[in-house]
Amino acid sequence: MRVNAYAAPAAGEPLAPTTIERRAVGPNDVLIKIQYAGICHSDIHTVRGDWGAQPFPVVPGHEIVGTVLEVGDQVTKHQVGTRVGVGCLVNSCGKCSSCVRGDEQYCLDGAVGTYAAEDRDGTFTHGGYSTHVVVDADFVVTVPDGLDPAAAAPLLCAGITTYSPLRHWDAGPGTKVAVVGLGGLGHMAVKLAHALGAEVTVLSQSLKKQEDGLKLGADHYFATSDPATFTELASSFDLIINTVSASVDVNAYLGLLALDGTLVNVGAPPKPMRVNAMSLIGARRSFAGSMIGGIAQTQEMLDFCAEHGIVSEIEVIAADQINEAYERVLASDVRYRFVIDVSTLD
Ligand SMILES: NC(=O)c1ccc[n+]([C@@H]2O[C@H](COP(=O)([O-])OP(=O)(O)OC[C@H]3O[C@@H](n4cnc5c(N)ncnc54)[C@H](O)[C@@H]3O)[C@@H](O)[C@H]2O)c1
Ligand SMILES: [Zn+2]
Repeated sequence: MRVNAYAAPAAGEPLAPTTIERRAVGPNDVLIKIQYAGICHSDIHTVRGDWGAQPFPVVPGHEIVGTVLEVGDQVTKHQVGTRVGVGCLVNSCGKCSSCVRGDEQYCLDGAVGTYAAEDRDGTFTHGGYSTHVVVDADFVVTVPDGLDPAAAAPLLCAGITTYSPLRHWDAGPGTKVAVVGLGGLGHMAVKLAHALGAEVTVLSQSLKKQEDGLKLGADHYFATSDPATFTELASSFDLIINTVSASVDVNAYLGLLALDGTLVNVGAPPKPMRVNAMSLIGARRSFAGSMIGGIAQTQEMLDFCAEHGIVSEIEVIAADQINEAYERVLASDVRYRFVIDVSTLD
């Protein structure tokens, strides 16, 4: 099936309209008519070549919401007409210790990304900046009816990427959580940590988005451009989620952790960051990373969001505004996620 899409033809080149082939619906597949696709900073890192060579042309998009058009004859989990989502993963081996425990994103045989990845049948995957996608039913989640479909799209990456570490490191009543960077991931981290009951502090470059941050659920808001922030908040957090897309001074943030605290990097900057052992050993601190979340946890997160009325703050754009949106994300000019109205690709 040939469908319309927006693709980056080569590293650093603007995205342009094209058509791509989608596979025939197999016995365990779901054909989805895509309605909305969020723009994640990872899309930009990928097409700009920040993370190395890619199998161009690349059709990005791993925050996908749509409706089921067709299901394979072995599919029982999804029905035609229901609203579904696809995040960053479309396949994994299903057998390794990570897959068996529901951490498909850490598949030891290599989880298959939603785009720019070689699938287990040898073809390359294409993401959500396109009108349709065919995905194995096991990697398709249900988007609860109560969630606005456009504003729910970013939950499929920004939502789960922040929910997963908040749960893993037990954010909740009595814990102090700081979120570094108030972009797509950051604003979801604030909403989710607040809903989980934690005391939430935003650490942003300036105070420009302070009013927003407090409305999103933060209890406190500090500017990291002010050196006093780092003395005032020294040794105070149980958990810090760093969502910044560029390298930061990790040691400065480690100094803000309390005894046994953990700094989790979800931001994926292209350049290495230096960690001073002294930043860790003085208070038994940990520096960790976390990548999206498994399929079951993604469904749990969507259900949690429906229960708590949580969606992303979005600006809906037409497909021909994607390149402009990328520039605005790079300039930190987005509140707080661009979402493509995929019907503009029909
Ligand atoms: N770990 C994962 O599974 C995972 C999943 C999705 C995204 N990511 C990564 O997370 C990062 C953030 O993604 P996003 O979509 O939220 O991006 P975004 O652009 O929406 O947000 C990034 C935030 O970082 C801030 N920022 C940028 N440069 C900065 C600097 N030098 N100092 C301080 N703050 C700075 C921006 O102002 C913005 O608020 C990206 O690197 C992305 O690739 C990781
Ligand atoms: Zn993403």
